[in-house]
Amino acid sequence: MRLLHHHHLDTQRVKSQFAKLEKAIARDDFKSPNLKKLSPTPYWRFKLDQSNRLLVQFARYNNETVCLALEVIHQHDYANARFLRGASLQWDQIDVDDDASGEQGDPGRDDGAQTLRYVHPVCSEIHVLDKVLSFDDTQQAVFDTPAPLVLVGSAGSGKTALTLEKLRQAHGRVLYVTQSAFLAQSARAIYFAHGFEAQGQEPEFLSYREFMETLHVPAGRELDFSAFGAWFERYRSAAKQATGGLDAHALFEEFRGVISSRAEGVLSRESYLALGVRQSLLAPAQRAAVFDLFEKYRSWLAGSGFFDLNLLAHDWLPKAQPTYDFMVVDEVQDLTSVQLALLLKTLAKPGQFLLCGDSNQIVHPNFFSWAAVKTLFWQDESLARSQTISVLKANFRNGQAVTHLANRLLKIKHARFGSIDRETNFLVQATAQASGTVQLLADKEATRRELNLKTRGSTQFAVLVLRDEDKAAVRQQFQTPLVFSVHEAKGLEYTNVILVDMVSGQRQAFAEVAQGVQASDLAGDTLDYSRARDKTDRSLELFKFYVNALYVALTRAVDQLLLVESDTAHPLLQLLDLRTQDALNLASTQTSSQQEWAAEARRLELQGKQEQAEAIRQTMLKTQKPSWPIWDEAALQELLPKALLPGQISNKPRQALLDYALWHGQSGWVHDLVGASNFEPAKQIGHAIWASQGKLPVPRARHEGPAQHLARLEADRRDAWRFLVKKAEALAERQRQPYASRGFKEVLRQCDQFGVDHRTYFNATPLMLAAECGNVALVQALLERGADPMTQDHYGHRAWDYALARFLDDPEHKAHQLDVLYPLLSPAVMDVQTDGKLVRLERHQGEYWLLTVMLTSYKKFFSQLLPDAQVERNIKGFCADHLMRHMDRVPDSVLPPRRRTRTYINSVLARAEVNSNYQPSRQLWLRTRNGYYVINPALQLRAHSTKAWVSWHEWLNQPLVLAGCGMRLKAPAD
Ligand SMILES: Nc1ncnc2c1ncn2[C@@H]1O[C@H](COP(=O)(O)OP(=O)(O)OP(=O)(O)O)[C@@H](O)[C@H]1O
Repeated sequence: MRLLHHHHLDTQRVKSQFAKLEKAIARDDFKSPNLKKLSPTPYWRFKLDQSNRLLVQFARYNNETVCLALEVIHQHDYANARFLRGASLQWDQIDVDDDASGEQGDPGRDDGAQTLRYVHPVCSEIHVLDKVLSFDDTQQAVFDTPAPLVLVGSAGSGKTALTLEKLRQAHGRVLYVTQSAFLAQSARAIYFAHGFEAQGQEPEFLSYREFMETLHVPAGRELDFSAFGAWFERYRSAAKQATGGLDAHALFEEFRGVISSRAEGVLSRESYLALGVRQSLLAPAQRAAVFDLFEKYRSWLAGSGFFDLNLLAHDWLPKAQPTYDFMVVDEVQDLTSVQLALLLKTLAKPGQFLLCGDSNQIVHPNFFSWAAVKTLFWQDESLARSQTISVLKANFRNGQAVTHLANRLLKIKHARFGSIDRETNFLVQATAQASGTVQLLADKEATRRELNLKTRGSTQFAVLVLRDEDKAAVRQQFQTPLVFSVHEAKGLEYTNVILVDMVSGQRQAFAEVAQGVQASDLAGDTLDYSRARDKTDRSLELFKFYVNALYVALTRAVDQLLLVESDTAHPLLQLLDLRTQDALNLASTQTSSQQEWAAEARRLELQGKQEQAEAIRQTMLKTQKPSWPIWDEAALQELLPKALLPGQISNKPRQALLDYALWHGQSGWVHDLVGASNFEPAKQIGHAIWASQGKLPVPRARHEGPAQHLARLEADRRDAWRFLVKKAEALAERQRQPYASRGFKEVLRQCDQFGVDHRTYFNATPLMLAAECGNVALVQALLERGADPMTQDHYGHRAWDYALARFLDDPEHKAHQLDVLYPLLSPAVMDVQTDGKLVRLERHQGEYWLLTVMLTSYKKFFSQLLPDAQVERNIKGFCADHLMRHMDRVPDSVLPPRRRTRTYINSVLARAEVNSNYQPSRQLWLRTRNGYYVINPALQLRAHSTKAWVSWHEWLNQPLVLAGCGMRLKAPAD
């Protein structure tokens, strides 16, 4: 069997043992090196010698099984193995039966073996991101080339994968930035996959807007095309006359991509009028009117509540400071020159960048060209000389049929408009073994009906249309919730894709694209470099959106592409060599389970596709309202007057309030109950609270000496405290019981009936309760069903806060499973705003841990239902000792030992303090006195970059916390 080894595999200390093992594997001998499966993980291990092991995995490629050597495990230290992080294995048991023949299994029949899309014929090195990758020669060459680097690659050529692997090699503060927040988020997930830990670097993953926010958070909302379109409506007829029919899309492109795109500044009227013919969408005669409109646009913008990210880049240039040691700009074709200039200005050392993109995928209005990108750093001659442009031509995503069609479209584009530039003048090479299919269907009522029936229930089929405004019509006949415009579909991939009237819906524009092109022009397997003949021809810029949109749309299909067109004889479809099929060639009706739909909704939500996720919930996951009361804030506010009404006959509302108080650990409600009524259970608890605080008078008995009296006082306090804990625990146990149990069928049944994130009695979701119980199996089952770990209760707490709060408050809770839950539930980043800037805290930073502990602990901050030492300390702010409680119990994978030391924690507390001079200045908390901190009063948080900022007071529901702890918020005048 062939042995491939991980790029980071370090066999230095076991050289000879490894060489011996290699020989054994080569002769398919798995027995003598004692191969053993580490169920339930997909990994296996070989014995290298008495105390060292090799962690491996098996994979299939074509008809071959290959062995992937991932990591050497020294001295049986499985618990700290990168690939096993978070696995629930009995570490000390793994090697116990080493000498017995044991359960060895057959690697050739390994069910967990993954399938590789490509394996280099000779090179045995592999890279592990989210998947195992074997680089082809071009990828390897790029991997070995130092920065600066410009990487051009077609859709699915592995640009993102390769740039992330390169990013891992860099040192210091490193940035991955791209236009789309989703892409940045998924790049982060790929980067940190399989427990990867960055050594010697601080990586940040930001969308372009988030990057701008790190310089300064702009006021208002980002202008999108629909807001621009609404503004344009006012001038539609004037614009039409003056510009010869330019539509809103083209005008947006002219504003952004021409008038305001340059790094040197927004064009003046004179310089705009003086542009050459191929530098603008408009003929010189029409430009004066467009510039008038641009000025109107700018003055409208000032008072509109919107900001234009591109115009803002000019204003933010002076704010940019040398910050990053290395930077990757992905999908660079979506950025204008000034945006790119702003990014590059934040490099600490010029030239430490990797830019990558594909100009065939431009579907956002701009005038991108690789030449313009180059001129940004061409100004520096030495840099210019060292500049290389690398091209990736292989496609690792699409089946052969789709790649063939995509290439045919590129040939048409080339024949019609000439080469865009030298860099993008190539066809794509398919690496996929699968052939895949492409079908053209006439758009008939019966076809749509059949197609709809067969695909509407499946998560594997997506319907794509050209523009947002086309979605409504398509939804009339296609009931799948997976309907996307091309803009939305960018970056997605589906096994099967249906394009509806993509070409016929824009008959005229696509006829222009096909104009003058003959089938004979499309022969050959290469593109020769040629410029358009007519230098005044701006048609590429005008029709670029259509042809690129079609290219993006069809390359979303991994396997099967279906084009439904009313004009099947359209010249472009003819040129694409598509012949109409008589009947739909699709096997039986495809359906996905509720679970698959729930998971798809979650996936889309993560990608910012809220609309489609919501549509899935409404159409596919119809759920009922739970039959029990849910004590959220609204219900509590309704309950309070009833429970605290002095003459209230029923004890029911009082009991409900008492339970609420015990569950949330808020003593104020208990005192309120005691003050309002004679409700015995509340009185007992109130009494115990005072007794536990030593606030009840306990007169000295006649026979008692002072020491005896003190001892009795102490014993009484302890008894009172035990009583409180018992009461609270009894209630909590009842609530948690179904979520703590291994048999959780009933919980899953309720999820089917009420939705996976339904609210339980105290307004927690099942995921929150499973996390609180450390029930990993249930957490995993809920996540598989699409449970959202970011859902908050009415104190701003998420599932991770539930797990952490229990860990911190209940040292008896040994099965907390924090190490397994951490990667599953804790938010990958925390977005915080201080001093007008976005501070993004990444999970591995010390600040992330401390701020999370503060946010998690705040609900019980002033509660007397906690040991009194804690209360006394906290009243002045979060005490450093309190923040460090149980540090010795925190698992290494959550916080490495070096980050758990008192010195380190104190240094983090000091550096992120409001008045610290440390750079980057994070200003997360304020020191109130020596060793005491409060959250920076001006700090704001947001759940996601699409969500609004809220102050931390609102996030944690401070008024309710204070009310529940018997405190009242001080009026500013107090
Ligand atoms: N050498 C390789 N072998 C196998 N699969 C690969 C290889 N390189 C990349 N891939 C896979 O191909 C797919 C496409 O890669 P990636 O998303 O990085 O491409 P891209 O060029 O960024 O695509 P797009 O521009 O369409 O977003 C991914 O699933 C990736 O894991």
